[in-house]
Formats: sequence, C-alpha cells, structure tokens
Amino acid sequence: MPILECNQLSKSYGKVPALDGVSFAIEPGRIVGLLGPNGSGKTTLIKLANGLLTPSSGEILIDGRTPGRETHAMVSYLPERTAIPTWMSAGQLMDFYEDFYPDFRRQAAEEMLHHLNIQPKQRIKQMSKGTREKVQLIMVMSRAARLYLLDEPIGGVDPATRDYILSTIISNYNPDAAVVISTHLIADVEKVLDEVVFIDRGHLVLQSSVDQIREEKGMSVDALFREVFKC
Ligand SMILES: Nc1ncnc2c1ncn2[C@@H]1O[C@H](COP(=O)(O)OP(=O)(O)OP(=O)(O)O)[C@@H](O)[C@H]1O
Repeated sequence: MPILECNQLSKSYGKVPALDGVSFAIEPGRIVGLLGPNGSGKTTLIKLANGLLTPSSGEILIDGRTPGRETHAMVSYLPERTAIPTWMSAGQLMDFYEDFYPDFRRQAAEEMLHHLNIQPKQRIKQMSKGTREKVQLIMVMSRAARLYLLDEPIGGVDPATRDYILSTIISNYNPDAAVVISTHLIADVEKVLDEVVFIDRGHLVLQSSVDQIREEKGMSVDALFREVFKC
C-alpha cells in the first residue's frame, strides 16, 4: 500500500484554486522531490498531508487513512516556517521531542548535532539561521517515522554543509520510510532523490523516477525542470 496517496485532490482558498484534481501515489522507501515554481501548490499539498488543511474535494491518504491523530504518529513534518521555542537550547529541544514523540531517537540526534559542531547547550535564539535550520531538520529526521515531509529544508544552509545533510541526515533513515522534499534547490538535492513529482499551478505535470529522466531524456532533473517551467 502507498504511504501517501492523492486521488483527484483539490484545494481552493476561497476562489483561489491551489490544487486541482491531483492524483499520485508514493510507495514506502522512496525519496521524492516535490518540485514546482512558486505558488504551484507544494506547501498546500504538504499541509493537506498533515491534516492542517482539509481537501475541497478528492482525498489524500496516509497509509490508507485520512490525516488525523493516527497518521500524526507516523509522519514527521518540517514546516516551511517553524515556530520552535527559541529560548530553548538544542538539548532542551531534544528533551521536548523525547517527551512528545515516542519514536524520537535521541542518540541519533546527539550524534548528528555533534557532527555538525552544534553545542547542545547553545540556545536556539543565539544560533544563525542556517544552524537553526540544521537543528530543526535533525529533530525531524531523528524520529523513526514512516513518512517525512520536508518543506524547503535546506534553503539557509551553506552549500558545503548541504551535501553532508543530504547524504547523512536525509539518506540515513529507515529504508522502509518515505521522504518527500519540497525544494527549489534541485541541483543540490537531486543526487539523493529516487523520484520526482512536478506540479504547476495546482496540476500534476510529471511523476517519474530520476533514473528514467536521466536515461530516457538524457537530462538531469534540474535541466528538465528548467525546460518544463521555462518562463
Ligand atoms: N492562506 C492562503 N490564502 C489564500 N491563498 C493561498 C493561501 N496559501 C496559499 N495560497 C495560494 O495557493 C497557491 C499555492 O500556494 P502554495 O503555498 O501551496 O505554493 P508553493 O508551491 O508552496 O509555493 P512556494 O514555492 O512559493 O513556496 C498560490 O496561488 C497561493 O497564493
């Protein structure tokens, strides 16, 4: 069974259609790039998957279920804008995650913080924007979830660290889990992707494996994206 499935999913904000009849499925174990220009509906789709919004019509299912309490236990979500309590230190944030999420793997989080030279005693508010992003991503990826939904995870992270984050933090997860990454940094991210979903103005344009794009079109995902969405 797919871990995430959309059937004719539509969502409008008042009269503004954000998603219009989108259908696709994501199988467990896949790392999927959710890609599209600004305003194409990526954040809306991720919020629907989390039950923060409800569909106007159609459905979105997590492991066959409507998003709700049961699915929250299996989904780990990094929002586009997070409101973590900045007075906390990274260590206190780990305490918080440990209390809140039974699947939080503290040791994994501690190791990743250590590798990135982030001191557990440092307060979030004293950290740079990129460091805060790293801490949040580490917390989210340290849950033993079945589905990770990452909305623009590495925008503020310097390019040298992005590779470490992608190869270690995003790839180093339960192989049965799926990861959905919404990002504009396609060239950086595509090396870890198995699959891509392109959306444009609320419509699904393409779902393909990355290997297929490379073999059949002889292109990188970044090059294909630029061609499909050329202004
Ligand atoms: N709260 C809201 N009220 C009204 N319209 C909204 C709201 N949130 C999003 N929209 C509209 O829905 C559409 C999709 O927005 P969404 O944020 O899902 O796009 P996105 O692909 O995540 O964009 P970006 O890449 O810029 O983050 C846009 O036209 C946007 O203006």
